[in-house]
Amino acid sequence: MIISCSSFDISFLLALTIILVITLFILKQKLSKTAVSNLPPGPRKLPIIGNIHQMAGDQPHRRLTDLARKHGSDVMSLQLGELSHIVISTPEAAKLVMKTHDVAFASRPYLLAADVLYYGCKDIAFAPYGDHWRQMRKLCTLELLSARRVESFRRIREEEVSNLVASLTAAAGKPVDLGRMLSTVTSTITSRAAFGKAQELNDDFLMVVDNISDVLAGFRISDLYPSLKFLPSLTGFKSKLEKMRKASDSVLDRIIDDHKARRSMAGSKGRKEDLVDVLLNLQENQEDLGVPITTDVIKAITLELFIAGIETSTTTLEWIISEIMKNPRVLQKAQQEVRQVFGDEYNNKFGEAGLDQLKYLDMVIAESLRLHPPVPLLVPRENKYQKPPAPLLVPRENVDQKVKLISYDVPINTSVIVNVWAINRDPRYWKEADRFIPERFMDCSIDHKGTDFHYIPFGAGRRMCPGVSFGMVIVKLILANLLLHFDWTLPAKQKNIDMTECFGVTLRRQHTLHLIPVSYSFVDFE
Ligand code: HEM
Repeated sequence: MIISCSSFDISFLLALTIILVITLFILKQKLSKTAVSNLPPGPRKLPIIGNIHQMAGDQPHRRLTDLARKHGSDVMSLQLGELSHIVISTPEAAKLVMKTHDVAFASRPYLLAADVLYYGCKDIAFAPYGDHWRQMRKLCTLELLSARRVESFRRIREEEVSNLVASLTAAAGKPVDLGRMLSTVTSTITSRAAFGKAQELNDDFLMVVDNISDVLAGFRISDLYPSLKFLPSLTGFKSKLEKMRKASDSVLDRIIDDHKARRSMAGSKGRKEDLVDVLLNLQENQEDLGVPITTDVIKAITLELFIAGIETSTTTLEWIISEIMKNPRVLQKAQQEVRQVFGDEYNNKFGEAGLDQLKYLDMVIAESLRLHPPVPLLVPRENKYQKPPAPLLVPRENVDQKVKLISYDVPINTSVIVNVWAINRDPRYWKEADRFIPERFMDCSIDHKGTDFHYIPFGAGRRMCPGVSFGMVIVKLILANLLLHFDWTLPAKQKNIDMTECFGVTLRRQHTLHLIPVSYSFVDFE
């Protein structure tokens, strides 16, 4: 075989090799730097916990918790690539970041993936603190995820949960992949609420969405070395992102076109609105809005709410079921409550009426969220003083103000990671902190509003999760139905439930959750 190679090919290959060698050399130099050199002058230096190599474990939330407890530190410094971070590990320090200095830490660090996939960060979660974020967050609270809107999706939830019960009934007596079934039901509910019953939401689109959540889950090497601007192109990451955006974009365009066509048809009035409709309404009547709602904004927001709702709710459900399977006393008590409340209303068995009466179930959910917060290291917040601030974002008198946490000066160019996992298990606030004891929430005022800083599974402050009510009603309705209609056993060869965690988009179970549903007969229940 003859291989022909032109002089152009050779010089191209040579150039590529030289660029690669230089890149590797620069990276090596940067990686070998410790965090020490970047520490700011200040009254007290932050305890340094290391650099990117030390974070590279698969359980960073546990590793960071161990380090904080070992050094007795509520605030630690961490160098990831070129970026300085601080890690917050106690409720007191979290309160300072998310309440006392909430405005200062209200932005998010730049993430290339969010920039490309969300049309220049036109979403909510990755939008920098500013006019766009403020307006969209307000619309999210008042329009998209308000109590009234969440209630308007009730029929969707009840229908889909009833389908889940039917599938489980058909499979009763045999092991089922419950994790996969939960993921399907939460994604169907969320997609119907966001996009309506769209034909385009096929498996290909769901795979793109999966990949999108993956790349949004954390920093890539190129995010950690922003000065090496050529890295995303050189590693092929940018073109990968662009391909993903093209794929999601064409589906979202078709969904929006379909909605517009349907809205212009006679008789469309009275049709139940989904989130795309709500955003199109706002777009049509946006005279009062400061920042225009473009089609890109509609696509970014609906895609984000779709993605945000699925992983978090599925993960929450998987952990609750794992914990109650490990604690038969809790399982029995929760089941008894659900059957007492819903047993009489057999005809309304899939409905949400009655959910409010399930007080013990609330405690079970709260306790599981304490031990297994789906987002254990809060989406990093950015010290907004790190760049020359735009005058609009910063109250003038604060421009030169440094942020002081406890007795540490937090330097400019610092991102803050809040270790929710450590905080929710702080032994100073929680007796037998690692044990699953739902009763600890009995007669206690702690809620999911982020007001008690030793319990923050949904975050707190300005950037707190706006999807709490939507997520919680999905979780509670599904859980109540699983307990109402079925008893649950482990597959024959399985002795117990493995609780190993897997750190990814959310903190999920490492192993799939296989269980056997046994249909429950209401006639026998007294
Ligand atoms: C059990 C379910 C859920 C949990 C545990 C959860 C948790 C969280 C957490 C911890 C944050 C970061 C808060 C912070 O930085 O202080 C967050 C942000 C967010 N969540 Fe959720 N979430 C859940 C469900 C949902 C749902 C159902 C939606 C929407 C459909 C949603 C939409 C969002 C959005 C848009 C943000 C970004 C807020 C911002 O940056 O202003 N979440 N969530």
